[in-house]
Amino acid sequence: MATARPILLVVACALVDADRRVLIAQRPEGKSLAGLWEFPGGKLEPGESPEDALIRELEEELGVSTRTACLAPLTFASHAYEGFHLLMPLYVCRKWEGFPQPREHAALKWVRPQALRDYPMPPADLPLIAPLCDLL
Ligand SMILES: Nc1nc2c([nH]c(=O)n2[C@@H]2O[C@H](COP(=O)(O)OP(=O)(O)OP(=O)(O)O)[C@@H](O)[C@H]2O)c(=O)[nH]1
Repeated sequence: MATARPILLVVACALVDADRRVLIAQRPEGKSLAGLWEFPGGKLEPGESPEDALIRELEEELGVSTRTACLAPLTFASHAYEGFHLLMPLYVCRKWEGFPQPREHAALKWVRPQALRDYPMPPADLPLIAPLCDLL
């Protein structure tokens, strides 16, 4: 049977540093899922490719610049929220310019993949942890 929920496409990125730690970002007060730790990213703007949207979001949210060749698709999240069904490709990026700053988040943290479960994340993100642990 068809679902009434519209699909929402959101692109997200795991920045990975030289110590194989992953950058997570805490959603700020006033937003849905406030206080939870997520991967930087966001919705596509009209006409954008997923990679272009992610490059823009990384610049807006963290002040770092990267390019399509540095974005490797890893896995995706598919999760039914109350008003929409989230489809969220997760890319891995190991090469960027700039030092990540929390421009739109409450805080940033570099975390070993095995420690991601210690940080409360949106329910859609939980299945993403195992592929990250396998990769890193
Ligand atoms: N960027 C990002 N979004 C995520 C993750 N996990 C997850 O469920 N989401 C959901 O995907 C949507 C991302 O939207 P967004 O980043 O463009 O905008 P937003 O936070 O202002 O969303 P909002 O309008 O629901 O508050 C939100 O509904 C958010 O809850 C994640 O790891 N990273």
